[in-house]
Amino acid sequence: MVMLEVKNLSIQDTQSNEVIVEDISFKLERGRSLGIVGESGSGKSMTVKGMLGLIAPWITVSGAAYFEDADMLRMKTKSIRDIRARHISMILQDAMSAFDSLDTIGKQMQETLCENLIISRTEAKQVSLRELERVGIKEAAQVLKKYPHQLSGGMLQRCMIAIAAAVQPDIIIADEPTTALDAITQKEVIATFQHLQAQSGTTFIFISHDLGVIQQLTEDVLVMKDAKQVEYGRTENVFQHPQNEYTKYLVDTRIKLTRAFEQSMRKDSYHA
Ligand SMILES: Nc1ncnc2c1ncn2[C@@H]1O[C@H](COP(=O)(O)OP(=O)(O)OP(=O)(O)O)[C@@H](O)[C@H]1O
Repeated sequence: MVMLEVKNLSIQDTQSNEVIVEDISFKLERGRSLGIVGESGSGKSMTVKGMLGLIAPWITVSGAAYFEDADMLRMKTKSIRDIRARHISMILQDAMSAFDSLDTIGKQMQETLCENLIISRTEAKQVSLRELERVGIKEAAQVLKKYPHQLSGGMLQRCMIAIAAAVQPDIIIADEPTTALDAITQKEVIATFQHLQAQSGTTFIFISHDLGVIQQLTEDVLVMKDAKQVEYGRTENVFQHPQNEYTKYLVDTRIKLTRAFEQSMRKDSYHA
């Protein structure tokens, strides 16, 4: 069943006349994961923000974005807010700035869950504990008492994933979920997403400039360059047989980087 269908989505800044996104189309079936990949500024984040109405008033969005059968671009403010609160959760790029530094993680999780799930504070605390455990946090009760600056980037990112998953949305969108993390923590966060994918059957959109992340987490991929989609298809096919010059460049660069990394590891082990 198709959960989300975006048709000819275009986004323009009416103040500068800049075309931010041009003619993007994709379909996402329930339980599948889509990757949106491309260089910084290519329009990846704005594609999903435009679809969810998270844009400034001077930005115009045209085309259609159907969630189930309803076009989100033509919804009233209350309905699109309801979609964002219950059906499509977004995990933002920078976990640290997404939390308020003056409140504990527990208080912030409880507030979000009380508001979005319409449950009591006691229930929200139970859900918070359960969800933190579900994303692999063992000392969940301790983590709830901490302030954001007392936790590592990886831990905060997992708290964000836990909040997004707690609402049990139909779709989770994760915008550059591993970019701010070191390599080891990136691996852990990817494993957390893989666990959630296997366990919950949630539909995901992962936005990343990192092909490795997209390869590990998605079945379908949309490649963007300069506001346009240059390639779209099964992740395996796109990366094994890229048709577009830009996708070929991305894949080649990744292969070269991986080889250079492997060589440097071999050198290190030789010297050790
Ligand atoms: N709030 C905004 N208002 C107006 N223009 C914006 C806004 N946010 C981004 N843009 C413009 O839209 C274009 C695409 O930005 P977007 O954030 O979607 O890129 P991206 O591919 O997600 O890259 P990054 O990973 O660096 O965020 C950029 O040229 C930027 O100038």
